Amino acid sequence: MPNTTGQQKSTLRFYTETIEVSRLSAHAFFEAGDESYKGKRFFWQNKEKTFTLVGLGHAHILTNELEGSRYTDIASKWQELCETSLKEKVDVSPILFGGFSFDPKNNISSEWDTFPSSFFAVATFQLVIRNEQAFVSVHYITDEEDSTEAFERLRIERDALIHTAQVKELKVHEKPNLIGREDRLKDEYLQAVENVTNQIRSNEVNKVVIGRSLKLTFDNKFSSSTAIYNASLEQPESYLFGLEKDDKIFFGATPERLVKVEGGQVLSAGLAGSVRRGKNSMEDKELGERLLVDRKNLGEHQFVVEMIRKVFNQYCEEVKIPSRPKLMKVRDIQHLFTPVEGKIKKGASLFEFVEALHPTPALGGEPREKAVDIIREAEKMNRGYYAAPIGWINTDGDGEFAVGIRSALIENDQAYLFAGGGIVAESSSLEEFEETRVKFRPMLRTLGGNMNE
Ligand SMILES: C=C(O[C@@H]1C=C(C(=O)O)C=C[C@H]1O)C(=O)O
Ligand SMILES: [Mg+2]
Repeated sequence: MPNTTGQQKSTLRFYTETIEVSRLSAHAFFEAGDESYKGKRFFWQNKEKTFTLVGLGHAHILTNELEGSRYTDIASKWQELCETSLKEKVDVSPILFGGFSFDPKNNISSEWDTFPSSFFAVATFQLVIRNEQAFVSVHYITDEEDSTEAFERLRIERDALIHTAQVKELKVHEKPNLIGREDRLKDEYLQAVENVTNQIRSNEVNKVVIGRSLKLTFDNKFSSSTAIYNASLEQPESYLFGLEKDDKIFFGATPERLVKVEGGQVLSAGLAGSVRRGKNSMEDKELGERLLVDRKNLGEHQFVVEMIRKVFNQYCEEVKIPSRPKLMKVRDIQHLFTPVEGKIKKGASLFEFVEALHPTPALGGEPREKAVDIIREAEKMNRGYYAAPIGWINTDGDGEFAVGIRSALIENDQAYLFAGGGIVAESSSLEEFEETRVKFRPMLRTLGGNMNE
């Protein structure tokens, strides 16, 4: 009988080998996994396009269905995996990639049912592209005594995947053919915004972010590669992410950083307050300048900055936060943006920041607990991984998480899109509805939707 109680010492061994490869496209490598690794892949590219990560296959999965303790659970399992089983010194760090759901207490049955509270994976084949240099690592995590043969098979497979990715001209991916579109729970959304506005006016809560969802139907199923590739063309100035789970992929092009940790430096950002882009550069500039002094939007923004400030004051030294937001302009929308920077205090870790920051009032509200309770009741849907942390960590504890907005969940010939906005005392339900329409655009365009609707 295996011993299931008590602390069992891990007998896992973590084998890894990295080679440098010339000319390797991240999209082509992801696509090379279409045949054998569908449902077990991930994709990440930072906003600056200086770091790209692709994972094919699962060498190891870390997952849980926990609520409050879900972050420390993943953090300690990852640390244990790194410390007790990673024997060799490596030049490219193995990376753990994944995400958390927005609200583990939401148990409304939905398209997200197969996504756990926390889901992370170490890829069997990991591609890292940094400063134009591409590295492919093989990871094999096992309790077998002798892994020589298995590892050799993986090397052969690695070479085949690289070859497929290199010889295949990166094909142009036609956008899928959209045949149906449904605004889900639209009346509930409008009602929720009005109710919440009243709750804010009577001082029950300061800010609550209310979201809604669109369901799209296509004439055929289409690949994750097509979705990610088209998002990269449509939304070049954002993070690009994709996380497959069985027959689904959650993907998106988000402008919002939750937190980045690199060699003791911590970065986050307040991003809240929005207006559409102008039809010409003059109108665009005017809209932006008005946004910078708009009371309602500055209010939405300030709750976010103050919350991040508190977290940084607790976990960081030398916290730097500009006194006024600037504009962040992405293709369809402009936002108020305040970068936040600090030096990590000894002992604080990336997952602690994720736990302390998620959700900021940009996606949850203020005060946080109360706002998340209201969202759970008022939205009548399950956000799943929308508006939640998605990202990676390496064996040194460096990594980055973005906020999974401007995103969609694809399942066969259907896609579920999500968007929301921060409700404050001055909000109006029709204007908020309009704001979510603009926020749907990146994914709608990526998926072949008609932008004039
Ligand atoms: C909630 C979303 O976006 C968030 C809400 C914003 C707002 O209300 O102004 C702006 C940026 C994001 O932090 C979304 O895109 O779905
Ligand atoms: Mg807003």
